[in-house]
Amino acid sequence: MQCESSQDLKNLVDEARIYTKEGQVAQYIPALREADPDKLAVAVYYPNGNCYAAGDVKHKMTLQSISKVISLALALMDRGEGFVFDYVGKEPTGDPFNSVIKLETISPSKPLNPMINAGALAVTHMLMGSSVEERFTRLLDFVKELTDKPTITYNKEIAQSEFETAELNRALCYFLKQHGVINEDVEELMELYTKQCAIEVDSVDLARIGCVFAMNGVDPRTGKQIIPANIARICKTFMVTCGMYNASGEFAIDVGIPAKSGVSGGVMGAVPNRCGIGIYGAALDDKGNSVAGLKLLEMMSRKYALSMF
Ligand SMILES: NC(=O)CC[C@H](N)C(=O)O
Repeated sequence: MQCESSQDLKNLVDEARIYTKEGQVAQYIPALREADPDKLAVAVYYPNGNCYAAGDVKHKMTLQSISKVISLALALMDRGEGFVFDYVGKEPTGDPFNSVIKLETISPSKPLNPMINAGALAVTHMLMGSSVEERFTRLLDFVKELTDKPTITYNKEIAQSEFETAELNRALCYFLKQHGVINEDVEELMELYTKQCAIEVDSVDLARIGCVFAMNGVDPRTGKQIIPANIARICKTFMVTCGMYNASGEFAIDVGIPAKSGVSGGVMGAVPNRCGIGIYGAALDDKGNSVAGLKLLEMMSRKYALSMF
């Protein structure tokens, strides 16, 4: 069975909405504290262009950690698999997304995977272009292509707010620089990374990006191969093993689809060869995942038999 109406999704949103009360909006980026914890939205995007959505669908969110999948795809397209994985590993950590600990305890010091902040910073460092502006424009153009929406932009206030307060990410950068994983100016990398995290989308946009990954890199409207199939496959694999931070194992059992969350409360799902899913629910659990979003995905997985396993 598959979702065939927005009403179907609305029933699930109504049922999941009570769980927004169990979480808290992200506190450590000042501008994210303003988010409304009661909002909840879901969209499902099919490869034939059909899209169903319910809840606060027009509500915008910043990509935050969801951008890590997109920057990884672009870095792999820019640099190739061999280069990227010389600097970033392929293993889950079991630690929170912003943890420093493994950089110190593992030798040679190399971030364990591209979905934790240390790995994502190393990946953003690899994006090609002669300036921060050019590199960011390339990334933004890529998101515009994935969403098929030329008006996509970033939220300046949220980017600035994170840039001014991201001392832990700066610490990760200096660690990476000391160990030769990155070799650029830390402030420049932080500017690029915080703008990347602040790219703004709604749940339909997220579902469309998820759909491109689900369909092995092919654009649902034009049929164009936007991402090489092998790179889409690598990204989806990371989404399964590390996409929900240190809750990825539990999520694989309870939901069973490649997905990536962000501290804005977004979750992007890519159900292989079926559809993309976009969720927004700003109230987070203690690991930084959308509480009601996870419940909603669990319900959808059961109802539509989404689990890959
Ligand atoms: N988990 C997240 O969404 C983290 C993204 C956030 N911009 C950070 O680097 O801290």
